[in-house]
Amino acid sequence: MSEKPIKLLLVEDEHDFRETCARWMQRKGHNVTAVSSGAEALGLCEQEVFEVAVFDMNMPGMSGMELLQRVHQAKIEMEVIILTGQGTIESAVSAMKLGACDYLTKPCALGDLEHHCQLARDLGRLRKENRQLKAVISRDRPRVPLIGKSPAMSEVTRMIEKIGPTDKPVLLQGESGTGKEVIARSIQQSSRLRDQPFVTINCAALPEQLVESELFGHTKGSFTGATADKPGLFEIADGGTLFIDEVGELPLTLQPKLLRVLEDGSMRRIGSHKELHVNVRIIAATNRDLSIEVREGHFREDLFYRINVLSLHLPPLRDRVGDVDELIRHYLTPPWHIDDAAHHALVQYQWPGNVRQLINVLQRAMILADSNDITLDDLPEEIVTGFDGSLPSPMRQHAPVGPTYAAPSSNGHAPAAAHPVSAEPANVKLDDIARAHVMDVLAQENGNKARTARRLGIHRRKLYRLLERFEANANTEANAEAETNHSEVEGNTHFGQH
Ligand SMILES: Nc1ncnc2c1ncn2[C@@H]1O[C@H](COP(=O)(O)OP(=O)(O)OP(=O)(O)O)[C@@H](O)[C@H]1O
Repeated sequence: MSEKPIKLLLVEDEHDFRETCARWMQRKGHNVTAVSSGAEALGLCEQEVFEVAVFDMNMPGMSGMELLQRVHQAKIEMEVIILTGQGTIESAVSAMKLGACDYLTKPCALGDLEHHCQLARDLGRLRKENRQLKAVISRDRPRVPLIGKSPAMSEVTRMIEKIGPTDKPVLLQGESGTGKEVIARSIQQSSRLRDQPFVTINCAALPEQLVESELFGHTKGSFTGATADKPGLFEIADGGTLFIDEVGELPLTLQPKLLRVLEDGSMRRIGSHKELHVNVRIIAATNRDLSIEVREGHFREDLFYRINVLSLHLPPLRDRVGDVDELIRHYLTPPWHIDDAAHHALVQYQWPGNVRQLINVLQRAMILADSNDITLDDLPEEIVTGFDGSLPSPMRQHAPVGPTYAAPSSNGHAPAAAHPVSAEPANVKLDDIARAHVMDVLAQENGNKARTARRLGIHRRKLYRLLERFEANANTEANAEAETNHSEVEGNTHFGQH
């Protein structure tokens, strides 16, 4: 059990008992506030956060049970222990139904009271952790391995190892699609907060008021549509990491609030006077030059210095020698092949949309390819147009010979040899994404194949071929699954007979 002091609220009308309990718990090192009525307790709960509260059941005015109800209605988060001189099973059951976590009868030994308060505090922490995990799981994306061994990316990896363990705020700068979120997750993974929540928000994707309520939370009725109290992402990320994407888009009016949390961890929900304290590591990202934003008055200078304690600049993909090749190998796994000409066109391209654009181009090519071989025909025009047709010399020597020879493509580019890609397993099956995308557009077009083909930018014949391929693959998978089930059933029967 943890030995940390408990932030405790004691509500007891009997003066002597209240004072004895409070003194005893304080001597044990706990942080105790003792009051004599439910009304006082409710007022305090509006201002302060308590981990555990002990309510006497029988008090003049508001009883302990009524106070429990009011606390519950106001959605005040704390663990409540009910204390009574006339303990009956019925009252214990009603107290638990109203949300009390424990029930003690008077007289009770002070040591017991402390023990029960500690259990309640631990339970509260577990509940909070559970809420945080749920929030994180629902927002979490599958972890993406960091691909790229170019000198530029090796330097980034070296910096992640240095920056990760410090717990200091980090500012990630780089063009869109360079992998700022992937890097933020890698930093979190290399920090001591790796098992704590990783929560993300994209400031550019939300209107101003929503950004504020997402980040700081709100109380019921604080604005139209605020139908219940809601914790903000800072509370959800408490003890962990908050990734603020597109921080340059954070409205000027909200910037002082962010600065305050960064300075001393204090914040308030919208519509609340209650001061909360959080301990959150901030990783912010931007594709703007924030120093220019500061000069132009769009971003506060003091906030810029606060979030820019450690900064990391992510190089664009065109400056990462060898990374395009490695990304292709990672995302295109057998049975997929890419021929040398298409491969080289991808390597030569400048990638204004960086890694995100490359992944999209590969996904598109897999939809368009007639077979499992990707050729120049399957690449977008801007990539093919810019390609000078030259192959690196080893490829030029080998392209026209042997069983991998492919006829010159219809657009007159260099002959292409099938270029087997690495057998390294990828986490993402691009063919599944392609199938899902085509089926999605088909459903949106109510099964109309002509319109679907037009929206996909492919010929109708091509769409028919794709659908046939998906169906054939699905049948193969279904057969394989049926076989597995069949043998499992057989296995079970066999097992049952013994
Ligand atoms: N080094 C990398 N290895 C593997 N995948 C990567 C890498 N960098 C980026 N990606 C992938 O590229 C896509 C874009 O990455 P991410 O969202 O992290 O970029 P970003 O810089 O945050 O973009 P934006 O500024 O538009 O928010 C994602 O699908 C991500 O998984």
